[in-house]
Amino acid sequence: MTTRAGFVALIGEPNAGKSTLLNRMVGAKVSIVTHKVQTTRSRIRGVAIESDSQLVFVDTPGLFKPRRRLDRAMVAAAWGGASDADVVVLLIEAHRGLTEGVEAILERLREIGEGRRVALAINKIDRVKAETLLSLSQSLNEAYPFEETFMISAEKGYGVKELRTFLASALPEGPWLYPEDQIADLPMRMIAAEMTREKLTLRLHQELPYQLTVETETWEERKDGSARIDQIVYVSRTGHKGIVLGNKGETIKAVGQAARVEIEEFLGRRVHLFLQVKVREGWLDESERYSEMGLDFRDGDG
Ligand SMILES: Nc1nc2c(ncn2[C@@H]2O[C@H](COP(=O)(O)OP(=O)(O)OP(=O)(O)O)[C@@H](O)[C@H]2O)c(=O)[nH]1
Repeated sequence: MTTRAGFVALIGEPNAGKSTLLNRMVGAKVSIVTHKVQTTRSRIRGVAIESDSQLVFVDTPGLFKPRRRLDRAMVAAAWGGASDADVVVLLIEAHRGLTEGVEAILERLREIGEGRRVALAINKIDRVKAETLLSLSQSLNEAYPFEETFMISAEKGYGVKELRTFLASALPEGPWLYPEDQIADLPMRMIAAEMTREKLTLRLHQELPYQLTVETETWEERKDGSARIDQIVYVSRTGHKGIVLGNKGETIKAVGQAARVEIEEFLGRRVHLFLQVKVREGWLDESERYSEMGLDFRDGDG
């Protein structure tokens, strides 16, 4: 049996539908992992198995929507994801067409596209007429020599199978990058913890720059299909505990709610999230532990 495996980067303007498409493609057989295999610059967001191919999707966070202080570094890292990839898929919104933002992406693609397989996916086709699609496809293909063009609706699932099949065949031959049993729930716990940490830093970044870690302590599947997740927020000093809790626990409550919503969205089911704040000195050693496990959550944080 010939197996194939490799990295796929989904790029596109904010709102193009990258997450929706990723979730669709990653589908049932897959889990999300965040190991740092072979690619030094990008995080892994999901692994999909399609016949004998293993598709490893690399994250391109904040590609064109830089959010934090280190904007440039983040954008560079995101492009790093694209240039580490074996196959790049540019996702365009059908109803918006060839925007300035897309032009800028195409320009960058011309620099990094060489030697890589680049496909075009025109998304949200449910929002436009067939004629519009054809002329858009034509002008995009004149602007860049895409190997293939797919007309899809990530939300409704149209054309997604064809895209997946193409990706599976476009990856280089080789052994799978992840043994199947490694794509287990441990990374899920890590991701859930990272989501909480992100909400915390978004809220507190002025006061507590990166001095906290979050760990998922327990993850319990409930009979009603929901999950109970208990996490601990570790801070390095007693004084920080109060900041994380906020006045009457307001801050931690808001963070917990925001994180829960995101985790639910990610898992596609209900979640009961419980957060506790504890003081633990030497948190840096802990984040080293993450790196040891092949996780690097500090990307873009400086
Ligand atoms: N009508 C329609 N809407 C879609 C389709 N795919 C995605 N959307 C919607 O487009 C919006 C953006 O989708 P996301 O998947 O969050 O886009 P993204 O590219 O990950 O966005 P960023 O995280 O901002 O980079 C959401 O409201 C989706 O529901 C589609 O095929 N048709």
